[in-house]
Amino acid sequence: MERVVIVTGANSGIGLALCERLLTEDVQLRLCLACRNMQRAEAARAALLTSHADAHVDLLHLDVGSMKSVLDAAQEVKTRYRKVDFLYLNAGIMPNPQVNIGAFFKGLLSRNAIRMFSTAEGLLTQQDRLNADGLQEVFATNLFGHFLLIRELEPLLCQSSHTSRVVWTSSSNASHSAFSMEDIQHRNGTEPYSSSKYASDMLSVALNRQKNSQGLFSSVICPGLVMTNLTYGIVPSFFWTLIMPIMYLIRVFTNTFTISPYNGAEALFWLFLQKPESLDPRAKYHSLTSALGRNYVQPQQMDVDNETPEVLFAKLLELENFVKKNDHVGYI
Ligand SMILES: NC(=O)C1=CN([C@@H]2O[C@H](COP(=O)(O)OP(=O)(O)OC[C@H]3O[C@@H](n4cnc5c(N)ncnc54)[C@H](OP(=O)(O)O)[C@@H]3O)[C@@H](O)[C@H]2O)C=CC1
Ligand SMILES: CC(C)=CCC[C@@H](C)[C@H]1CC[C@H]2C3=C(CC[C@]12C)[C@@]1(C)CCC(=O)[C@@H](C)[C@@H]1CC3
Repeated sequence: MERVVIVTGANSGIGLALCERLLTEDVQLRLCLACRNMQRAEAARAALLTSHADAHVDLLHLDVGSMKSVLDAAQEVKTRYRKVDFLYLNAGIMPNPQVNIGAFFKGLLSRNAIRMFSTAEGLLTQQDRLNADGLQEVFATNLFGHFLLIRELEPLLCQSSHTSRVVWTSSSNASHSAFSMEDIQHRNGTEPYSSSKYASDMLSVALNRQKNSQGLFSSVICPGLVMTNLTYGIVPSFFWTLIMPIMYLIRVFTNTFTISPYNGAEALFWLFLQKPESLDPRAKYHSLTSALGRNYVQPQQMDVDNETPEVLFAKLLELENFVKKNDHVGYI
């Protein structure tokens, strides 16, 4: 039976590179590109079909930042497919990023320089805003929309007859200190991206605890630093081009500069090939590229305790109920 794979944010960057790699591995897949912009989705589909003419590539309209769109898309998935084998939760945003140049140069001269380059800890802030549902946009897009999607697709993901997988594209920028259980949407801080990625790490742990027995397995990856629309939003592309030789030099000290979307998708692709029972539910799987350009995957324990993931899960369920009850715009 053909495997059904859904990828959110599949029209560019790491998501699109993953799709290319999945089709190279198994052209029999039923691959569904879940995107908010159908013109970009069509272009991605056309590009994939150029190299894999016989592939089954479906398109699904999904804006993970809009709760109505998530509910509609989930309904559509349920009418199209009888099961979902892989759900890649890859769509993500980092709006209005600001680099703290002072902290960058200070970090450069410190013993933590390498860590700074792989996590950007203390370097980046963003300006978030409310979406049409009244939720913080970064939280809604990077985390909550994906949570709601999983919840709506549970009948297809949690089947005793077979195992299903969800895979989160998180980040090494996920940080415990940026997240507060009293402010899960990060309304009051300046690091909504770090906060949302840390929340996805915790949610994955909670999902494994609650759903493994029902055949659903969740994993988390970090693609490393990859040149995509997201990073071109942090500093312009000409700047990246200018410092590219330095980037390759930094790769000698940290293998987290994967740079190309193909390399960045390594851990996502690697997980596709693994048996879920062999994976560590508390590990983040990192895409890494050596100075000589060799790609590999390494697990790292996540900075997540035993109790907090369950608390977050309960809060997300509460918010889900609230959103569904108040399906008017701007009520939350
Ligand atoms: N690049 C990097 O260095 C790193 C990236 N990541 C993560 O990787 C993931 C992919 O990002 P990347 O490939 O780098 O960047 P891109 O901007 O190229 O890809 C992001 C994708 O998400 C889609 N997307 C954004 N918002 C929504 C939405 N509301 N609904 C549906 N789709 C949406 C974008 O669609 P559209 O084209 O319409 O904007 C795009 O297809 C993100 O989760 C990001 O946080 C993590 C660590 C490092
Ligand atoms: C101002 C100069 C000379 C250089 C600035 C370099 C930073 C822009 C750069 C250093 C580490 C990078 C980094 C990310 C963004 C760009 C940097 C801050 C990420 C935060 C991108 C998104 C992610 O999710 C992380 C894994 C990246 C970590 C490293």
